[in-house]
Amino acid sequence: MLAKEAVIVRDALDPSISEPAQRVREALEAKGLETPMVANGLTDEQKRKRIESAMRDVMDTLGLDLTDDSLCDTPTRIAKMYVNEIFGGLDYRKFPKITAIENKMQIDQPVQVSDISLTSTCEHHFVTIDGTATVSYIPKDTVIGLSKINRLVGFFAQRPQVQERLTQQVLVALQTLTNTEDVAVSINATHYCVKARGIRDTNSYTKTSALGGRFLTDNELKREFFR
Ligand SMILES: Nc1nc2c(ncn2[C@@H]2O[C@H](COP(=O)(O)OP(=O)(O)OP(=O)(O)O)[C@@H](O)[C@H]2O)c(=O)[nH]1
Ligand SMILES: [Zn+2]
Repeated sequence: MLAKEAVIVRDALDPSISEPAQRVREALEAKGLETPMVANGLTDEQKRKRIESAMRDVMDTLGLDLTDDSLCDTPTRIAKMYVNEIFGGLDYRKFPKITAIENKMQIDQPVQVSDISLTSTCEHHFVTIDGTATVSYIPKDTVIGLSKINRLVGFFAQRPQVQERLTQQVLVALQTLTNTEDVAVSINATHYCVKARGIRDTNSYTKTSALGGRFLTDNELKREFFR
């Protein structure tokens, strides 16, 4: 078996990946925070075809009638949903367009976006993670468009995830894009692999956070963020 490094095909020179997306990917790789991925060279259309066929197998194996008019299109729907929607964040060509402006206003206080809706997918069971994210940063030389923070959370949420990695990925992405370490991210989420199966706990939820720069060292800032 080949070493993992040997089978990773880098598409570093792919011109369809924007420069900010490229920088974020490199930062995540450098920190060992990138989602484990192997570039297989498949187009989206080829991915949908393969997933559709695999889902047909799954449903057939479960004994479902694929000629039923309610079930017959499910493999196609799942293939579209995986590639175009809930796992679209595996493809850096879909990285959000980031609008940043020079910090002429000299803002030096935290800019916080609270309660960003977040749905993701647990990478252990492929079921839903449902929660909210709060993101704060202290601008240095650039100010980023507010909605771009929601979009960044959305991009990384649209991957098979563990909550801890998702939290860190948003932190590093925002640090890279705003050129400052002073970023804080927290996520509260319900995992349907805990709620709807397994232990079937319908009450518990999971809190994670990732702090950088002054959010780590300044207790007042930290307190303010978690309030
Ligand atoms: N740390 C972490 N664990 C997660 C996350 N999402 C799911 N898990 C856990 O992943 C673990 C997988 O454990 P396994 O024992 O391999 O799987 P399982 O037999 O289905 O486990 P149970 O859920 O306990 O039935 C479970 O404890 C899940 O709760 C996450 O975002 N972060
Ligand atoms: Zn799970």
